[in-house]
Amino acid sequence: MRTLEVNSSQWTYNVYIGPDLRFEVSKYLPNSYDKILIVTDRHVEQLGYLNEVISDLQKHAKQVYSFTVPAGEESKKLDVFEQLQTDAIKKGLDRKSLIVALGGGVVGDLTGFVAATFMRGIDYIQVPTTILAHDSSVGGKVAINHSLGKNLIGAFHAPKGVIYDLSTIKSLPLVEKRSGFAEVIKHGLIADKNMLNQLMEHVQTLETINQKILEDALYNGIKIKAHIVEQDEKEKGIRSHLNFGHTLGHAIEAEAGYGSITHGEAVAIGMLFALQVSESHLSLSFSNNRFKNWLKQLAYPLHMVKDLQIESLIERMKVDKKNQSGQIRMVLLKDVGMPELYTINENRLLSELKTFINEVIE
Ligand SMILES: NC(=O)c1ccc[n+]([C@@H]2O[C@H](COP(=O)([O-])OP(=O)(O)OC[C@H]3O[C@@H](n4cnc5c(N)ncnc54)[C@H](O)[C@@H]3O)[C@@H](O)[C@H]2O)c1
Ligand SMILES: O=C(O)C(=O)C[C@@H](O)[C@H](O)[C@H](O)COP(=O)(O)O
Ligand SMILES: [Zn+2]
Repeated sequence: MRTLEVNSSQWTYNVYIGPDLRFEVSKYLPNSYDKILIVTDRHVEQLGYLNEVISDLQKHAKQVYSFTVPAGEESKKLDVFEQLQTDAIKKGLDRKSLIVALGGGVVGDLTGFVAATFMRGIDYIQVPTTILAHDSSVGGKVAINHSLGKNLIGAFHAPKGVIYDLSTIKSLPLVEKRSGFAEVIKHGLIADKNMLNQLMEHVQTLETINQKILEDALYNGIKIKAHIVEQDEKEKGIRSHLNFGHTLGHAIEAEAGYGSITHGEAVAIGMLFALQVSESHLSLSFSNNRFKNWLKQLAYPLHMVKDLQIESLIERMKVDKKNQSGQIRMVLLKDVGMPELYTINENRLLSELKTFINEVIE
């Protein structure tokens, strides 16, 4: 097992990364709790992970409850949030209770936002079960979606701990491996050229990805993320670099309809676009063509963006949280490992997007 420490303005917490940790979550709790509410989704429950965590936590707390939401992005919305708050009130949770987010980024973001707002904020821990959640479980960004845009209703609320059981990711379907791997690639692009090169050289397919390569990449990705959020927890500056690929990515998710493309697949398309804009605006020297072919080989659905309206995507990008004074700001790369937040004129963005959709994506 490997451990990383993350300093937040609220408290310092540990990220534990290793096999079979779901059987011993109670060992890693930072405090004792009388009441614990575990939130998970239907798939994770069906895989048996919920019962395994309940059995362990019952050794620790007098009352252990659970609440299961439907699987998928559709659960990151206001009415599911309200159902959870109602359930927490009815079960008598108080400021000394703990909420556990057992699942992927959807459960993590939703549960974290419930914990951030229930009685003005109570403790929660993340027990991530997806590749993607190596990113979402760290850093305290919690949120639900609005029909007008991704994660528009949320908070910064650090978890009390992250217990990442690497054995759980073995049951992920291919599409979810692909989704999570996009955030791994992102961490390489924004912070670690060597990591990116290793991945491009050794990962030719996600079906049979080498577990050791994947686990090392997840550990490195968490280290990169932790290092950034420790310096800029509330995204006043460099934390925006973690949003590389998300300006177009989030627009695609909202425009296509939440859940019709995975978060990571949309971000992969967004990263390819951001690399194109980086070439034209910051003279980035990087083989976009090789990168694009690698994404195609890994079966990222690049072509899906052709079915979306360019003007609607631009409108979506206008509600991105990075924008200032009505100007769209995108994270670009001067080089691999050298990100920069860049204001981009709407007309130039429109022309870049037309080139991207009509010429770059074949
Ligand atoms: N807060 C952050 O910093 C941050 C960072 C990145 C992404 N996100 C958010 O995370 C969300 C995406 O997270 P996700 O990709 O984990 O999606 P998800 O939580 O919907 O999980 C994907 C699917 O995999 C299933 N699943 C989960 N664990 C499984 C397992 N071990 N085996 C088999 N199936 C399993 C789920 O039931 C779901 O159907 C998006 O909403 C995105 O905006 C947040
Ligand atoms: O942690 C961050 O900061 C990120 O930007 C990580 C992203 O991968 C993640 O998708 C995040 O939820 C996006 O945040 P948002 O502020 O653009 O909604
Ligand atoms: Zn993301």
